[in-house]
Amino acid sequence: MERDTLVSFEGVVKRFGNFTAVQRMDFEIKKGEFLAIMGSSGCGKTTTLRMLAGLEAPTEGTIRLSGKPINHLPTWQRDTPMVWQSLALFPFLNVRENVEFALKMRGVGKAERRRRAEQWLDRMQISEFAERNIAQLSGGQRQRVALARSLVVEPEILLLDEPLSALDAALKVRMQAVLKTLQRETGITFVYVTHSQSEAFSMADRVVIMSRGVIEQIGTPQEIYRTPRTKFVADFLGSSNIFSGKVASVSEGAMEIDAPSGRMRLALPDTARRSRPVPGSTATVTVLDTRMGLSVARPADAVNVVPAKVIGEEFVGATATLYLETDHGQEIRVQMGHEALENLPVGIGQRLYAHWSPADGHLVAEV
Ligand SMILES: Nc1ncnc2c1ncn2[C@@H]1O[C@H](COP(=O)(O)OP(=O)(O)OP(=O)(O)O)[C@@H](O)[C@H]1O
Repeated sequence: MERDTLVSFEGVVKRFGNFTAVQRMDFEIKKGEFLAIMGSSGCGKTTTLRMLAGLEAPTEGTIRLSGKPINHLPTWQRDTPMVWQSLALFPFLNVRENVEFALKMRGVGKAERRRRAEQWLDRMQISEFAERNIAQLSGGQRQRVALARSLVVEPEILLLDEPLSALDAALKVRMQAVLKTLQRETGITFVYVTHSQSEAFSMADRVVIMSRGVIEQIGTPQEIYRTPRTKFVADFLGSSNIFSGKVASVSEGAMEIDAPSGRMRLALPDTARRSRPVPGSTATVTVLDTRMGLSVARPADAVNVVPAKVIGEEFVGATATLYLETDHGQEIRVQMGHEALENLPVGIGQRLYAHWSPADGHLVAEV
């Protein structure tokens, strides 16, 4: 275990009857980091968080907090408060009383409770609602109360389960900024469960991508975005073109694969030089849609070129996304700025060549 590790999952498995919700998880959470756990519905995110909170016990393995096993430590003896989407604020207490609650439970005196609660109400910009009932607050205000209530005890770690999912889009973005700033300023470790890529990638220092109870990849948002470890991750993020097929031949700098869209000659990315794909195995190369080029004439190089025709376009702000399709039905997506589009005929049905530089192809480790 490294020195800056706060939490470690060691071979953790969680079964409900015959169903395995979490399969052998091994990972560490560093002190002071903002870690997001992301994945589609039912992949085991909440179960992982609940095990950390002490609301579920692992079936196998060990969870350690600051080096000590906490598998069987009851929730109330852990320093791991949790914030949910439903918030679980007490409706019979006003805002200040909600924030003071955990301090009261810990036997903090009245004056000190009040002082610390005021500090957090002020920090979360909800002082003016201190006397209000919870029912009289907006969704965003409740969210701030829930955060103040959890943070007032200055925990070492805060667990958040889809805390923003009930808010509207604009408020979500505002609260993301609030959360990120809070985390930086307090240095408290945040573990944040979400199915939203934009939330995970905009706030987290590292992201865990889960699928069916298994960790597919852990890394910084940039690492995951640029170098997805598995085809699942590339697919899930949706920002890469994926070329996958059986390897027909491998030479010094290139390989030929038989993809559903026909035989393709792809440059071997640098990362593949050491462990080359083997003929007969399946290989997958991903290329970010922002790194794809388009041209009317076939580029001189015979590698990384895919003829396709335009089937649609989409404009969002200064960016255009072009959708193309090969004769065999493989979809290709290219994102570019408006200037790059100016000299390119992109009417529906237009035939173009999609291409990319060898440095922009990424060979995924697992298919
Ligand atoms: N108490 C339980 N009993 C039986 N099965 C459960 C229980 N809790 C969770 N599961 C199952 O375990 C799997 C993982 O659930 P979990 O809530 O961790 O998923 P999730 O990734 O958080 O999904 P969502 O985004 O929908 O909340 C699901 O298939 C769920 O039905």
